[in-house]
Amino acid sequence: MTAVTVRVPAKVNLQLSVGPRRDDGYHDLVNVFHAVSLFDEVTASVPVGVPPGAGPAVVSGTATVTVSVEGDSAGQVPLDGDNLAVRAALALAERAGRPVAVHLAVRKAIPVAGGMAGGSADAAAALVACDELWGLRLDRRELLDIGAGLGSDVPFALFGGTAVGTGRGERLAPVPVGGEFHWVFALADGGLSTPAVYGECDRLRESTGEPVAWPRADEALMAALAAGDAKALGVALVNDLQPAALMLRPSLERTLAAGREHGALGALVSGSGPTCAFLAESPAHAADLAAALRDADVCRATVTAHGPVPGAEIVAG
Ligand SMILES: C[C@@](CO)(OP(=O)(O)O)[C@H](O)COP(=O)(O)OP(=O)(O)OC[C@H]1O[C@@H](n2ccc(N)nc2=O)[C@H](O)[C@@H]1O
Ligand SMILES: Nc1ncnc2c1ncn2[C@@H]1O[C@H](COP(=O)(O)OP(=O)(O)O)[C@@H](O)[C@H]1O
Repeated sequence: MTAVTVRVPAKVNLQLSVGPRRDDGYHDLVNVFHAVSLFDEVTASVPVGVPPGAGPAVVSGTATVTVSVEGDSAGQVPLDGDNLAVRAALALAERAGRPVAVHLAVRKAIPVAGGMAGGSADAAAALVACDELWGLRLDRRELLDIGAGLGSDVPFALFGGTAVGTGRGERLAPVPVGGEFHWVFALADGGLSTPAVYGECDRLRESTGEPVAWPRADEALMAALAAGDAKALGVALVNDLQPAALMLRPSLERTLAAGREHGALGALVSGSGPTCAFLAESPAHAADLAAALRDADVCRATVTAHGPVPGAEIVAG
């Protein structure tokens, strides 16, 4: 085999409850992840010459990795050792026990720095693709462990579906879901830095002086998911990072308000933002809502999607 292609979904956080800041700088979370049908694709291949569009070769030990990126906001994605897909391939190469060389071709549809975990998705896809290309056949548990070392959101991109993440968000348990949900995502110009949004959340909390509660899974949200009840889910959606994201990007207030005015069942910032997520009643309602958001001129672009969908999976090779 000379090439393997993996498709990997974006996520939206249905509940993002943020506990106190830990000594290591992270926050303990209850993070209810939901994988949606907005996908990046990563093809891992044995390089022949210099692949078109590739960044500089990143060499570590006996592994050599290059990456190229095309698609939505590709210019904002690093092409060196900072690329999360490259870091994933290098981490996996340590398990190969022989010299390996790989080119990663990333096709992005997930907005960059958008709060939809696109970088984490590409890392997960690179793990699955290189595992297959190099014939390692690590079990899922090992891939999840390597993923957790790369970033808090990487294990979920492997896991997919709907799941609750505790700890940093990396310890996952599946959540039962009784139906399909329809979403509109309003994409923003530019991104927001995840550490900056957590930092702003800490600052806002310190300014109130109130103790920060230990995060707990929301029972109404879990019941809504189990029943496949979109109306109840819309009411239960919650994101503790939203006030911080709105402080850093006040224009998102208008985006959220426009979605609510046009009948969204629920509206919230996706993770650390700035993408805004709107829950719709049906695919037709999602299409109408997306058109209304574009007419209101409150976002760069809209995408409709459904969830839950599976995590990173091989589509060719
Ligand atoms: C906020 C969330 C919600 O799912 O994702 P995004 O919306 O950015 O995609 C995640 O918590 C982001 O996860 P991820 O982007 O993987 O973060 P990491 O690389 O592990 O950490 C980046 C930085 O975010 C902060 N961080 C992350 C996770 C966590 N539980 N507490 C934190 O305080 C820390 O400042 C850390 O240095
Ligand atoms: N493969 C990748 N795709 C997107 N961003 C990447 C990737 N690798 C590294 N990054 C860096 O990670 C940052 C966060 O990107 P991303 O994961 O898309 O956002 P978020 O953390 O908001 O979900 C980007 O600003 C970019 O510099």
